[in-house]
Amino acid sequence: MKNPTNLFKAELRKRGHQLGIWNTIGGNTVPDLLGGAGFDWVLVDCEHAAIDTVEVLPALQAISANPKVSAIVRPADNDATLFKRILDMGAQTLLVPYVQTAEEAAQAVSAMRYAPHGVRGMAGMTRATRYGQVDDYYTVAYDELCLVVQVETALGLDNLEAIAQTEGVDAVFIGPADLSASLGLPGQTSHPDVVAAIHNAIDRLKAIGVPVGLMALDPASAKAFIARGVNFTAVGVDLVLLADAVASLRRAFDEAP
Ligand SMILES: O=C(O)C(=O)C[C@H](O)[C@@H](O)CO
Repeated sequence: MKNPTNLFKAELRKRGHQLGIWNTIGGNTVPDLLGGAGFDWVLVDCEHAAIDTVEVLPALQAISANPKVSAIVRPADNDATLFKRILDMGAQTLLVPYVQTAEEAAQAVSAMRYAPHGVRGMAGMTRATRYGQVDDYYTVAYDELCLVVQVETALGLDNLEAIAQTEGVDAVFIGPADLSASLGLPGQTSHPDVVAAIHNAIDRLKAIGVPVGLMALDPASAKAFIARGVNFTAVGVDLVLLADAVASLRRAFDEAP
């Protein structure tokens, strides 16, 4: 069989916009729900969520029940061992946190590629090869892999063009929360200085033709960022949505009957 097409990467190349949602609740039920909710992509977060690498497999299986929805996985770190496990499970797009230099970006690229082009370890009986059925997997695998690096510090912004233009980097994702902390405004993601830094990053990435992604949980801000040219936007986080719904339900019973 043919190696499955990476729809997220194909859409990135067209420079359209893809709407996404963040999965931070482990197991396969929530990824299944999110995959059927009408978003273009669902990100499984192993960096900050209580989701271990081994739990990525059922999450990917659940999301793939909706073939038009792309799964993205954020490993806990820029670590070749984590990459090879997640790629072997069939993830085709990785979002790599906390990339601050072109050298770190090149390290991530290398972990996506088999030797002699990189350091991805080889295994045959994996979901990535559809258990040995994908034709020539080892030679075609990389064509359908997509590497997004996350820039979320002042140093990363200083090195933005060098990171984004590292051969093998497909897109850059700006992390507003860490960026706010790095700029001395922890948690103030809508502070004018943080927004200005994000705008500056978007404009610089557009100027060099590199797709850019962002998390923006307020719909009005998300729409404004999309209008500015962001190519993929995470507009929700499962646990945040659940917490908001729970608080709202509880508040409804504070009111007089
Ligand atoms: O810095 C950021 O912003 C991000 O990396 C996204 C956060 O990690 C996300 O987990 C917030 O829920």
